Amino acid sequence: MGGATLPLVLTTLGVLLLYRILTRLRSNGSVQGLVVVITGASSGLGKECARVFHAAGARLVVCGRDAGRLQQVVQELTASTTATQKQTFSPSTVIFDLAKADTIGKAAEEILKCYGHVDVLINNAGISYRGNILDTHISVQREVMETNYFGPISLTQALLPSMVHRRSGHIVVISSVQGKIAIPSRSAYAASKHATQAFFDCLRAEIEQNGISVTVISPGYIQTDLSINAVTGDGSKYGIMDKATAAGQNPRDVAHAVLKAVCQRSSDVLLAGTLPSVAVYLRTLWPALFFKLMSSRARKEQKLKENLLTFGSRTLRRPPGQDQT
Ligand SMILES: NC(=O)C1=CN([C@@H]2O[C@H](COP(=O)(O)OP(=O)(O)OC[C@H]3O[C@@H](n4cnc5c(N)ncnc54)[C@H](OP(=O)(O)O)[C@@H]3O)[C@@H](O)[C@H]2O)C=CC1
Ligand SMILES: CCCCCCCCCCCCCCCC(=O)OCC(=O)COP(=O)(O)O
Repeated sequence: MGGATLPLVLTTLGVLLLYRILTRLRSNGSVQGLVVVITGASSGLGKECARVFHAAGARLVVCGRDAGRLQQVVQELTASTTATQKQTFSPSTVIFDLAKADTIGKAAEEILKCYGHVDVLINNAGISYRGNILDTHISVQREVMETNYFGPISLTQALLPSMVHRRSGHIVVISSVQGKIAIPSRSAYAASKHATQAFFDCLRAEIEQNGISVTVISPGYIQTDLSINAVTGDGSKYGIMDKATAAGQNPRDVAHAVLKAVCQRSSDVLLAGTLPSVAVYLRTLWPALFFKLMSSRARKEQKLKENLLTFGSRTLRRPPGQDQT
């Protein structure tokens, strides 16, 4: 038994290496001329995706809630010149709120009217949350779920029949490391991302036979306004740029990784540093240790919050009770 272990391990590693090489060699597609829909294109990662996919020659439909901000993105893109010789197209815009379920069907119709079909849907828009479950109103849990889960799945379901009809299409969703692990102070956000991962994993299995690919992308922290725009337990805006967010990945690098995942039709992509990646494996392989580490993290956060309330209230810009890191 002992003598067979080494050859077994080496063979497994060899097969894994071969698989990786073959995956890399797999024909690299292009998005030139493809109709690509991006939600949440008015800022952060969505805006960077718009820049990167536009430069790669995609015919964009950019979506968001704020017509003015989206128009700025369009102007910036049309004014930009690409270093490559690719033909570029002026983006279309569709304005709607993902948290308002009754507007999504109409938005999907508007999206389809732009070019008659969709090749790639990038479900990027989302909001985060900061708070303890004990202090969080249930309406906040619902609000985050509407934006991050029900909105994207409704849009996906509304656009799918046209993709199935053409036997062609690609659904992408920007989830998070927090779709794979749950950390304290993020119940609403982590739950919405776990639900997202599960829905799109089910969809991938069901829809492959119709010629449609599904890609779930799970980034770690990215330098965007996500923490500033996050909601707290009482529904107010968190309004703080967290250290972890400010020190996160460059959104442009993440957008290039999204383009690569689309071109390679990858199924599941984790875009995170060593610690979050280790945490993801630890959650599966040694859950008891992971849970202990998370409890300790929650206790530290609670202590920090109490200390801030006791000693630092004069330095706080926000009202006490809403500050968390
Ligand atoms: N930044 C990070 O550390 C990480 C982010 N992510 C994910 O990346 C995605 C993009 O977030 P990011 O760019 O970081 O954050 P931003 O806050 O910069 O951007 C969020 C985008 O989502 C849009 N949006 C928010 N709520 C709604 C809504 N109800 N209806 C329509 N659009 C809405 C916003 O549009 P509007 O102009 O209308 O507000 C905005 O364009 C999210 O899904 C997030 O979970 C994943 C991992 C890490
Ligand atoms: C025996 C060795 C143990 C080493 C494992 C230590 C586990 C450390 C925990 C690390 C937690 C990482 C959390 C990463 C969270 C993240 O990247 O989230 C991405 C986001 O979506 C950010 O959104 P947010 O609103 O939270 O800013």
